[in-house]
Amino acid sequence: MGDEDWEAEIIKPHMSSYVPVFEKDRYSSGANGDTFNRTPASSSEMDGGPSRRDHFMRSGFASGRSLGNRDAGESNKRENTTTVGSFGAGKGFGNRDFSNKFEEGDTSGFWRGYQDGNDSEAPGASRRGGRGSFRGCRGGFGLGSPNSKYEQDEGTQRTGGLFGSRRPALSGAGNGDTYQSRSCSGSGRGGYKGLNEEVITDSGKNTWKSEAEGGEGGDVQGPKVTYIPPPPPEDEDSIFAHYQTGINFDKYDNILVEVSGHDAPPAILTFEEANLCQTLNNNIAKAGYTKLTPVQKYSIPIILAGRDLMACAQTGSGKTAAFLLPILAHMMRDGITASRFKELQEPECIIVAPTRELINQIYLEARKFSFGTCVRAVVIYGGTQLGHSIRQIVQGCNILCATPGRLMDIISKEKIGLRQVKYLVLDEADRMLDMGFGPEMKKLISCPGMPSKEQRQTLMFSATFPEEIQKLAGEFLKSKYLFVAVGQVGGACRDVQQTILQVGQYSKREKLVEILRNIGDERTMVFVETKKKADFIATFLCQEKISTTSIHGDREQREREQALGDFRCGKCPVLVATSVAARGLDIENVQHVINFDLPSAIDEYVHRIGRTGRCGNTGRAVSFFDPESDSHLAQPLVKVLSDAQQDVPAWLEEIAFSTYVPGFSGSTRGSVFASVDTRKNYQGKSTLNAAGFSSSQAPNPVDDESWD
Ligand SMILES: Nc1ncnc2c1ncn2[C@@H]1O[C@H](COP(=O)(O)OP(=O)(O)OP(=O)(O)O)[C@@H](O)[C@H]1O
Repeated sequence: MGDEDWEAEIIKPHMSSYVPVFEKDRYSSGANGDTFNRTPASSSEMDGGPSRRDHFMRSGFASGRSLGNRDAGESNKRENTTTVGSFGAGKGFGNRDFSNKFEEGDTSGFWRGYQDGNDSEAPGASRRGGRGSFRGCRGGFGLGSPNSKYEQDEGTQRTGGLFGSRRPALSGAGNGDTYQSRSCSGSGRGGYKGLNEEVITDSGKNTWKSEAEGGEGGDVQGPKVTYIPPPPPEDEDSIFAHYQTGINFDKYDNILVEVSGHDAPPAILTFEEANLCQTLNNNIAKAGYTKLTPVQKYSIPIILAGRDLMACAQTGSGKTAAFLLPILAHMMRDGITASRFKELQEPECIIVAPTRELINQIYLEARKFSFGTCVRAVVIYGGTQLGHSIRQIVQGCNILCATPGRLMDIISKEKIGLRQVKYLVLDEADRMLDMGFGPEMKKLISCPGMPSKEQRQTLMFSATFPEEIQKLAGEFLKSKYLFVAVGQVGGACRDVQQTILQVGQYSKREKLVEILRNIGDERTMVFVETKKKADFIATFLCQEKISTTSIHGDREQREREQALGDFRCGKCPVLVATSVAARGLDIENVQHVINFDLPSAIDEYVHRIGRTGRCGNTGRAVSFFDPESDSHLAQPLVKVLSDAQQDVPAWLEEIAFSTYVPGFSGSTRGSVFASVDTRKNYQGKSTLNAAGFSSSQAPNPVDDESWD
């Protein structure tokens, strides 16, 4: 069967009418008490005792046997739920038929075709490349016209044209509830769309008129982007809703922290020491924060002291509050002009992040911590109606949370002035500075009105900071910036139990289904490499009666948000995602991450598995390693696993050894995991544990740099 036939199959709206019966007990038993954060001293476990991997095997996770209960599972308990927002309601596939066709597809080379991924969302060079098929014209949603003067903006806000367009006419009413994101072929999309959606460059030239956001140029044709995201919650309970810290939260204190740069202020140990205003303290308490995480202990005083900062700390360890709280404290202290309607708003703080969902999450955090103050946070991102963004801004804007493309659109429309910017925050900073977003960030800092780096405070946060990105960051930061490294820069969160399984390309789906059935309805993110494959696997899982939704860059923003909402609330316990969901997303109760495809770069792996095991909670990550395609990752994977004190399979070590690259020190795209600040010329450097005490066990950078 050729590709087109497969497309024809996939575009049919698929109904997941049944919820599968899961085998919860086989996987979840005994998991919670397990402490993943073990030191090498517990080598008895590694040497002779039951290894974590053994535990996985015993629990059925990694077993080679077939699905014993599969039939029973399918015939039992069928609940009539649909995966709204993903696969929608309507007609179903003829199940067996469909399944068989997928099998044929495998052998006919279709499956392999997915690997080539001209729709890849993988980072690095592989993100680039032409995009041709599967772009059709969009049906349009007809939400009605915006009722303000900004309607005019929408008249020229289009998707398509230069970049092609995203949706097939057969979307009809386009209610976002049908799973049709890869439908009829249409105009090709020539430009590069960055991994995380927001930036389009056309033949290497950057442009703000991204497809995702709707270019405003009169020459750009295509349907309007009319999506208006739902307003954020207003009630206090929802604003302050949070999940509990986990059993390993207190163990954060044992992580070594290294601060480098001149005259670093001392860490604080408690929120009280930060001396924040009463309203902020109230909000912190309402958010359920009683104790600082290490990155907060160090970053808050540094930011309060007005210093520039590059901070690197493990996934899920509270970096967002680490920058929001001191910025808000400064704003409260300095007094800001209360928000009021103005055509040109001049925010004091701009926060940028690589994905729409992440920036929205940061906005909700900013809104939470600024509750009851006169600070107004606004969020703008692509895939939504431009007029809506403008309407949000003109009502007042002190903190602007934005994705890069939409930010530049708004600046070019002179709705945002930069003269008052005192704080510029790059979350997921390594991503914001890499070749996808770096040029846009450079343009941002050279925009008219943007205070020079000497006049603003620039803050960068991430869990990974490759060396070459640290060097680029120098352009944005004052030369005397401080660098905080909590634990190993680029290291994986130790609360995530990592398992690597050797699975060939053609066995992956079977293995996935086996694992998901064992997992039961615990929340699981399944990462795949391409958007096409995300659709394919999500459809396949629904067809297997596993309630699944998906998120990737070819889905409408409305659909993306719906998918995330369905996953968050547990309606769809499985979310198939591309790397667009790899960074930053903080979703309660994600217990598992499955790398159906490994990413091409190890830092992406670290971010992906960091969607679980957050804030002291434990989580599990299983990765399918296909020696055919993933051998280049063996070496960095072995390093990440051993740094996080995880079991390293012997076969992986063998592959790493056989693909040994002299001089390798941690990454796959020429970058290296810096163990510390890569500046050569700073003087002050202290290594402390997160409780703020000097440690004689400073990690030796040489160890990391001489991994070979
Ligand atoms: N001091 C604290 N006490 C309790 N919970 C906290 C604290 N700090 C942060 N959290 C919570 O921990 C979770 C993870 O925080 P956050 O999303 O900021 O992590 P992160 O370090 O930015 O992760 P990532 O690297 O994945 O972006 C959030 O739910 C946040 O509300």
